[in-house]
Amino acid sequence: MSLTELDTDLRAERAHLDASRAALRRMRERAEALFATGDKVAGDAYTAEQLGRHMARRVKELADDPTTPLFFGRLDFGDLDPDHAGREYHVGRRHVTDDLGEPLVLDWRAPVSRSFYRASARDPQGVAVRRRFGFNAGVLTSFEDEHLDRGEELGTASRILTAEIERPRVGPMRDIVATIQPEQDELVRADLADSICVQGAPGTGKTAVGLHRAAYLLYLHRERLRRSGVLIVGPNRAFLSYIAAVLPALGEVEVAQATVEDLVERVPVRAVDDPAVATLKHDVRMAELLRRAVEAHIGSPTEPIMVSDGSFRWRIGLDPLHRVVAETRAEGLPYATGRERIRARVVGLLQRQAEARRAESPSDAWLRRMGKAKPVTEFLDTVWPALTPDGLLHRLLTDPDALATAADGLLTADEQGLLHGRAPEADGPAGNGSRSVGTKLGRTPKATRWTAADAVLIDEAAGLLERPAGFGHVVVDEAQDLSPMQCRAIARRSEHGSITLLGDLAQGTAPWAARDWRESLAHLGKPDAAVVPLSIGFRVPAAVVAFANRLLPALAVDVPPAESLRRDGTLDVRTVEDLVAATVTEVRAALAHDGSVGVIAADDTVDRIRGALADAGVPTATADDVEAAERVTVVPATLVKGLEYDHVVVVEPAAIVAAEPRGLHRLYVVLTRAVSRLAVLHHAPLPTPLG
Ligand SMILES: Nc1ncnc2c1ncn2[C@@H]1O[C@H](COP(=O)(O)OP(=O)(O)OP(=O)(O)O)[C@@H](O)[C@H]1O
Repeated sequence: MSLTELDTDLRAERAHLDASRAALRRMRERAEALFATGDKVAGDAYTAEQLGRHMARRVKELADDPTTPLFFGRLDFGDLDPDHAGREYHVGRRHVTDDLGEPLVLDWRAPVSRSFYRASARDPQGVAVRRRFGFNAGVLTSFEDEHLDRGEELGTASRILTAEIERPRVGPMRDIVATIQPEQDELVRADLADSICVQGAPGTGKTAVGLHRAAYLLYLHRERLRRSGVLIVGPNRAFLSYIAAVLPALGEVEVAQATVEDLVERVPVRAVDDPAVATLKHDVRMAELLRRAVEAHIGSPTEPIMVSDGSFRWRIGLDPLHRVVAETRAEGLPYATGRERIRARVVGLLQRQAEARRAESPSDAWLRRMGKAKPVTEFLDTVWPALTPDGLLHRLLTDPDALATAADGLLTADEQGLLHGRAPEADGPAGNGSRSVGTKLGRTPKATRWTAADAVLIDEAAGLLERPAGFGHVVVDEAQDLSPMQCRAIARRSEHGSITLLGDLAQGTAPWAARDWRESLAHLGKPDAAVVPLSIGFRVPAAVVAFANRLLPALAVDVPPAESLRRDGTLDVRTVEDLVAATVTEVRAALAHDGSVGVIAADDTVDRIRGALADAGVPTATADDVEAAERVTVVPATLVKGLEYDHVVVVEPAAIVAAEPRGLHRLYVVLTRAVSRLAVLHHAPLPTPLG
């Protein structure tokens, strides 16, 4: 293409962008006008509210961000394509149509857009030319053509892709719609019915894939998923705020985001377990323990029920009562539903007697009265007493006999002791029955100070009593850190839906971290989900990957190593005398470059580093404040999972490793946060695999 042709083409594309922006503005104005008149046209208050909500969402969905391109690619179909012969389509973040309804921009999720991501010289899918656009601050600056019909294909050598990957990062995570890679696209466009597990090394785009899959599924199954909901589960608040802007930028404003702790928050968490106790409470055997504990409450009828009803007296004998309990038990319903089923069956038996005697059907009020009659509730309280989730756990933790019965053959005596706050004998002075850490048991569940692991158990108990409402699709990020009991909490919320599980076994830092995805998937209730690897790294430069990979053999996990797309970037590992002073100097030097700076240190040194930077006149932000004006963030090592910074300064790796049992895994996470430059400052010797 000659320079003038290029220029003409660029001008035409800019004109198309202007026309598309103007059309989007008109679409939004129409939606706003409808929103304003919605309550006048709607027949009743309910319809008005529904319509209002729909329109408000539509207006939000049509928002135009002038700094992000409305389209990023174009597909020119060849003359022989049966469906799109000779047509060209611009591919962008959402559909934009002109006043006649003709498409100006196609949503990236539309079926034809798929070829933008998947067509290749070998399989052009009818596409003659694929064009990618380069943008700078919302202005279209360049384009790049691949004549697939002539066998031309750039793949990862694309200049525009490289620029996008190497772009300095600032603020929250951005979408990757313009540059989704074929192996990622396959996962993004997987069917709603398919649960998948993605194992990928740091920076291979797992989070990006999960979020784009959510957006894709919402596009394809809008009504269904709007009713059931889509949930994103992430490891902590800092992570959730980091990813929070991605889906709204793709026009999806109604996706719930939560940590697992949020999901199971039925009781306030006000105490901390000893790691050994927490590990036991997260063990899958606790599910069976709780199931048995619930079942132990089901009793046998011991006497007939006699109910006085005006001049009548009804009697239900022991035999039918036994049958009622046995039948209900056999149905395997959640416990609370079972209790109501028993009540309904008993009332049914009373009703039959009443009908036989009076030759007419009793009223609903009569049925309700019988359901609440004292002899009926007393019977229920004997054979199927009402339970609360926290009450159930409280009893197990306060009553050694109840625990021993439920734990028979399941937990050892030492383990039962641990749950009661007694360390095993061999542990010396702590084994005197005193409880220095852990659940602070009060006389009642309300007066008890529960731990995070207790909250998971209480949620499990709640799930035995009543089924929670589930989501249509759940995306779980950093899933390697989920305990079996946490997996079950998610399983209860996705029983009738599908899941996307994202993680990296090498980054597992929790004591119960997964070692095999099959096990996690079984706990999640999706044992047959495919485990798919992602292997191309988009974040971490090759030199940094090579350094971090030295840790892999020591991490005892079987994962495919990543191959970095990034040949740029630097690694600087230095012994320093004064860690804090060296950190300040390093941060100052980093600020000479574009992009974000992340200082990562063992949790207990973070305050000191923040203070030193403040004294040196360098303002810093905290990890959960992604919109902060400060370019420097000081992050405790335990909070940095899933985040990334252009320039990362890692302070004293040995201290990060020493801080926790899976410290080497933590260090692997820490070393893989850098987008462009990694500086490792150490005073103590580097941990063995790195030294
Ligand atoms: N196809 C792509 N095009 C451009 N950038 C991409 C692409 N895929 C991923 N990235 C970028 O690479 C970085 C890493 O992606 P992401 O955070 O999703 O990786 P991850 O596998 O979840 O990493 P971690 O295991 O460290 O959490 C992000 O900045 C993301 O935007």
